[in-house]
Amino acid sequence: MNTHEIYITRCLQIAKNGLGYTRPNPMVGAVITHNNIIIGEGYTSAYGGNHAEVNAINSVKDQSLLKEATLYVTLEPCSHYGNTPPCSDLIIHHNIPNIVIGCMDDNPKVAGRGIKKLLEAGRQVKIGVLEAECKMHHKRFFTFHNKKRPYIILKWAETSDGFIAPQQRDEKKPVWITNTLSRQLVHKWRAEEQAILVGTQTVLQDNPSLTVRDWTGQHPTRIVLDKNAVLDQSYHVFNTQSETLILKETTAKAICDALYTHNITSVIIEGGAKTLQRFIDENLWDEARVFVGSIQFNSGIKAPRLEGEIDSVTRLESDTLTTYQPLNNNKQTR
Ligand SMILES: NC(=O)C1=CN([C@@H]2O[C@H](COP(=O)(O)OP(=O)(O)OC[C@H]3O[C@@H](n4cnc5c(N)ncnc54)[C@H](OP(=O)(O)O)[C@@H]3O)[C@@H](O)[C@H]2O)C=CC1
Ligand SMILES: Nc1c(N[C@@H]2O[C@H](COP(=O)(O)O)[C@@H](O)[C@H]2O)[nH]c(=O)[nH]c1=O
Ligand SMILES: [Zn+2]
Repeated sequence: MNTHEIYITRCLQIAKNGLGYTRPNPMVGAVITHNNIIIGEGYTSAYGGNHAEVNAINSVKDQSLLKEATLYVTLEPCSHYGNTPPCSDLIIHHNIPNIVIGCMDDNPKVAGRGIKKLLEAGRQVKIGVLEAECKMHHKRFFTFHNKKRPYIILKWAETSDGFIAPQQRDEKKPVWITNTLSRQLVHKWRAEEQAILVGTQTVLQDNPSLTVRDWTGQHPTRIVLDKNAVLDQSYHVFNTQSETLILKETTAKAICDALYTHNITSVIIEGGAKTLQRFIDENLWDEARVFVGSIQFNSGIKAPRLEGEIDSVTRLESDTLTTYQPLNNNKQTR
């Protein structure tokens, strides 16, 4: 790793502190160095707060060093007035001479304009250090702007014989397949995404809360599909713990369009089988996280069928978690 890569890596590391808090804004990380020593660091504050560059600049004790400093940042500094003034103006104002950028911002409000401003002010700008890593880090943001839909994570739990629910149940609550460790991990994931979506039957049969309880963080916006308006307000998804959006759209594409209109940059889809299968069949997903528990149902609702490239396999005590990404070559499938 060269010097630039080391500091961009540090930017990526601290940027992750913003995960789940900055949405729908990207979680940016920034580091300021002087003579190869870090003199300031910052990451994007919770939505409506400071951008990473502002926090990094504010954290520098001896501000006179800024005129000889290098600012590292995962994403191109903004050039527009949003909740805060443009960061590119702030960098210029503080006379920071060198700027190293991980990747460019595809947001049409920025798209190269931040860099242009810096260059016009005579600053040295280097673009594309650990570009692939920075693009991956900002995957929700880039998917939203480039594909005009949220970043989509599919998640379900199936029995070792391939069912997501038993044929019959006595009560309106989930029949648990996975262990408490896996269930806690799911709550962490919920806190990381802007929205969580389930189908009508899942609300009717499970009466889920879809909140973050076994982890700290913000509840995602709950999205429930209810084409025929069969759900009444007594279901847990309509309690006051978090906001809930009801959609009547039926295709995955139409759902994505609606979520885009609502400025939702990422969604975790937690079932049921029909809903998940619709997103799989329309090729509208970015990651799938599938738990296989140790129990068997022998009959019931079959798990979705998915063809994907295996990303990782993790054991969580008695459960196995396999993550997939859409196929782009003919590697392993399930
Ligand atoms: N183990 C696990 O991880 C999970 C298990 N479950 C279990 O799954 C079961 C429910 O799954 P399933 O029966 O497949 O139902 P879903 O929860 O996927 O809901 C499907 C129903 O919603 C309606 N709907 C409206 N819009 C859509 C849409 N865009 N896509 C899909 N359906 C839509 C469908 O109507 P129409 O067909 O008329 O369009 C259908 O009646 C429950 O028993 C629950 O316990 C649920 C979540 C996770
Ligand atoms: N049964 C099952 C899952 N079910 C999912 O979790 C939802 C319940 O959410 P909540 O009410 O907030 O706890 C339920 O409706 C369904 O979407 N998830 C899993 O990780 N493992 C499991 O075994
Ligand atoms: Zn900014």
